[in-house]
Amino acid sequence: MLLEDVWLRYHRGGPWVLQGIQLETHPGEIVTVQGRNGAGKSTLLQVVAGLLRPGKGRVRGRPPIVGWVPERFPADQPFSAYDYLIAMGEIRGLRASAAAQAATGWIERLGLEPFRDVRLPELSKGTAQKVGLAQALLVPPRLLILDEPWEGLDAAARALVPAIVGEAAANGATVLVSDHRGETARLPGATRWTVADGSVTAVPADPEEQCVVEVVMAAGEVTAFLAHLHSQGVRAQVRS
Ligand SMILES: Nc1ncnc2c1ncn2[C@@H]1O[C@H](COP(=O)(O)OP(=O)(O)OP(=O)(O)O)[C@@H](O)[C@H]1O
Repeated sequence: MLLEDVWLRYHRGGPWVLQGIQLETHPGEIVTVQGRNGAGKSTLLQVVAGLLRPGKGRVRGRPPIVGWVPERFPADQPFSAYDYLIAMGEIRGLRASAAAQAATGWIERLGLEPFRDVRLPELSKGTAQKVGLAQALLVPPRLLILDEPWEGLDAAARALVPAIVGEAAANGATVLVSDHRGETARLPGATRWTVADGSVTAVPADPEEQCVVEVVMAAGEVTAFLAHLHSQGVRAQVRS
């Protein structure tokens, strides 16, 4: 996907929030979008998602299935969490049975079972955010855009975000994740876009970047697992 000389302002005569943005993304790429409050991260993500039209320039090659997780899930809708997800699945072209299966799968994975039949306006912000996350993933997206996905989530759900992002990218999706709190440090190996003063600076992923991964596993499997890691050139040691 290509952003070609993209300019955006909200009102005629207003300030240009994005000024001549030139960027490229590839299938399987994870991009973190950083910048201070009000820098234009959400604006950029909405342009990439196709929710805002550039005033000048264009976005080319946007993948057909876009999963969009807004910063604030619009929970003022008269559905239960389950019915909403079913309806969203059907809107995306799933048959009723496939929509029910996808909705149930994400409800379980995100720990939403107790809220399955609760109406959206009655959900806490964090729980509503989870429904917002689930709706974007009902049909595997080719472009997944998460605007501050950690906001309001509980610890268990926060820990799931990197796994969800990694799985989408491994399936060939381009994934964009915005962040103003440094949470994207949980996404090693990502391309970094920094938004400031209407411009975006892109820093490609550093293949030599080092990070520490914690793995919990059965004690009996540790020796073989370490041997495998060492054979792959990975430094690994046991800490108990
Ligand atoms: N709907 C809108 N109408 C007018 N101006 C807007 C609108 N949405 C955003 N802006 C302005 O555009 C600029 C960029 O806002 P944006 O929400 O994209 O920043 P952000 O980096 O995502 O900020 P945050 O981290 O607070 O979410 C800000 O000056 C903001 O006030």
